[in-house]
Amino acid sequence: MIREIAPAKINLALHVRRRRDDGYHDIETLFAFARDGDVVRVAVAQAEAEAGSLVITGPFAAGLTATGDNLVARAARAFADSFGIGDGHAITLEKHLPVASGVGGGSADAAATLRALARLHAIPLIDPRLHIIAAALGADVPACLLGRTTLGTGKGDALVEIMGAPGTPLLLVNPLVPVSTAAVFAAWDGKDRGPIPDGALLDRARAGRNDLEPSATTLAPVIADVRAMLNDSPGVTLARMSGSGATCFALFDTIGEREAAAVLAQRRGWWTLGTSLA
Ligand SMILES: C[C@](O)(CO)[C@H](O)COP(=O)(O)OP(=O)(O)OC[C@H]1O[C@@H](n2ccc(N)nc2=O)[C@H](O)[C@@H]1O
Ligand SMILES: Nc1ncnc2c1ncn2[C@@H]1O[C@H](COP(=O)(O)OP(=O)(O)OP(=O)(O)O)[C@@H](O)[C@H]1O
Repeated sequence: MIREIAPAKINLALHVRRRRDDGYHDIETLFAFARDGDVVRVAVAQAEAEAGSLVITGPFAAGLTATGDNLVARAARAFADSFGIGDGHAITLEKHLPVASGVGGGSADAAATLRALARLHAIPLIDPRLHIIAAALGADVPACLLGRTTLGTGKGDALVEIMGAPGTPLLLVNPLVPVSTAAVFAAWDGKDRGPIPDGALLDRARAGRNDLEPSATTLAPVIADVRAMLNDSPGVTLARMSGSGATCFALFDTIGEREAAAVLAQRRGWWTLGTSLA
């Protein structure tokens, strides 16, 4: 059995540059990953009835169906087709990340499934077919497959690795309101506000923005409350919405300050994950 963490993805900055003719947007984003997330387990099925099975457990299992359109099942099918390996796997997904929340849960799960299957079949992670499968599954999946701090351009799938800030205390807060990525992009005002400046990662992040925050906040006004709470928390060095929301993240100087902010968020009934940058 192979176990892979599917770490939460955060967009330290996300600049939307242009609406394209194919319905997507050209973006510039600083991808970073948490040390925690969902967990995917893949094994060779021991019985015929187990082959191609997907079982979902964990605190957010109820928000998902273990059917063929789950991103884990789609990743496994695409892997089997591409590598000519039968779909004789039994997969479990432990769902810890809220669904449709801007931390790439489904993308992270799909990417972890590809990494697990590659390890099971001794396929090197640099095999270009894995990147091709990932890009076809979703704009965030290639970044999640790599799982490293990167600058993403194009749809977010053209990646250049950059120096991270591992160990930085990180808090994720989600007000448990799902937000549709397509709806948030569709509500973007179309104004290019310029690129992410150069520099060291956290300086770049602080000088940047999330251009999807205004449209996501219009669709889910509670995002403004989460941001205000995080902005006002002692020890915060950067607070911002991630991806298309509604999850917001904050970076802290110390773990104690992160934990104090988590308690305040939990009192308001919000989901939190206290972790650190990978
Ligand atoms: C918001 C981000 O999470 C930032 O990392 C990503 O850009 C979204 O990545 P994702 O969820 O993997 O996105 P996909 O599943 O490929 O696309 C969902 C929908 O979001 C919109 N979309 C997504 C990515 C992008 N660069 N431009 C877009 O306009 C499209 O309407 C698309 O139909
Ligand atoms: N394994 C999965 N985990 C989460 N969502 C999944 C999964 N498989 C399919 N989905 C579907 O994908 C959609 C997006 O969910 P996801 O949690 O990936 O969004 P997100 O965190 O906003 O992603 P992103 O940050 O990439 O925009 C949901 O509507 C959900 O039903």
